Amino acid sequence: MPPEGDEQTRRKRAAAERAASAVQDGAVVGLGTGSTAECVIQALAERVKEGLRIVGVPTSLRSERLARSLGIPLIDLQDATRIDVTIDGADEVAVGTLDVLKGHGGALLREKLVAVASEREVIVVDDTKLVERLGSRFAVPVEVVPFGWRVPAQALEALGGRVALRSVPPEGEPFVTDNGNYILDVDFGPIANPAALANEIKTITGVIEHGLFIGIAHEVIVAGAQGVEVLTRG
Ligand SMILES: O=C(CO)[C@H](O)[C@H](O)COP(=O)(O)O
Repeated sequence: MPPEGDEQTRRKRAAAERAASAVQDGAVVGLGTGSTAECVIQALAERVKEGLRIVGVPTSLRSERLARSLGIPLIDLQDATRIDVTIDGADEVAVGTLDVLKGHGGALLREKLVAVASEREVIVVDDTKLVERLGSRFAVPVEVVPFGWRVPAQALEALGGRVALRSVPPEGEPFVTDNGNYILDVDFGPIANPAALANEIKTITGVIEHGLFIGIAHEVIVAGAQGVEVLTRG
C-alpha cells in the first residue's frame, strides 16, 4: 500500500470524531484496533477528561495499552454484561451490503468476538476503504493454530485462494496474534459471494476465525472530500 497522505489521516480522524461524539454517558464501548480506531480512542479519551463516564472493552493489547494510558476505564470482554456500541475500523467495506473485511492489524478474532457481543457495531473509515466487492484490494486474513498451519493453508488454496503466511520484517518470522496464533493472508480476488466463502472457511480444521464480517456492521461512518456520511444497514 502507498504511504498514507495527510488528507487520508484527516478523513480517518473526522470519521472517528463523529463516531466518538455519539457515545452516550454510561455506555460500555468496544474499542477497535488500527489507526482509525486509535483516533476513536483518543477522541473518547478527550470526552472522558471532560466528564463522560464510559467503560471500554479493548479488542487488542495495543488498544488496551493506548486506552489505559489515556485514562479510559477498561473491562475484559468476559466481565462485560453488555456492550452498547463498538467502534472499529476496517480494511474494506462493501457499499451495497455493509459487509466488511478486517484483520490487517491482526486483531480480527478479538474484534469479531467483541463485535458480535455488541448491541451496535459502528465501522469508521475514510472513503478509500469503500469497494464494490470485498477482496478487491486486500487478502482475507485467516487466523489459524500454529500447529500444522500448512494443513488449513492447503484447504484454503483448494477454495481458490493464494495463501501467504503473514510474517514480520526484517527477519520474516511468523506474525503471532494476541491469542498466540498465526495469520494466513488469502487472496481470493474480488469475492462474488462473501457469505458463502465465510461459511466455507469456517469449516476448515485449524481455522479459528477469518476477517469477513458478514451482516455484523449496523452503521458505517465514511469520511470523504465532501465531509462525513453515515451509511446504515437496511
Ligand atoms: O481490522 C483491523 C485490525 O485487525 C483494522 O481495523 C483495519 O486493519 C483498519 O486499520 P486502519 O484503521 O489502520 O486502516
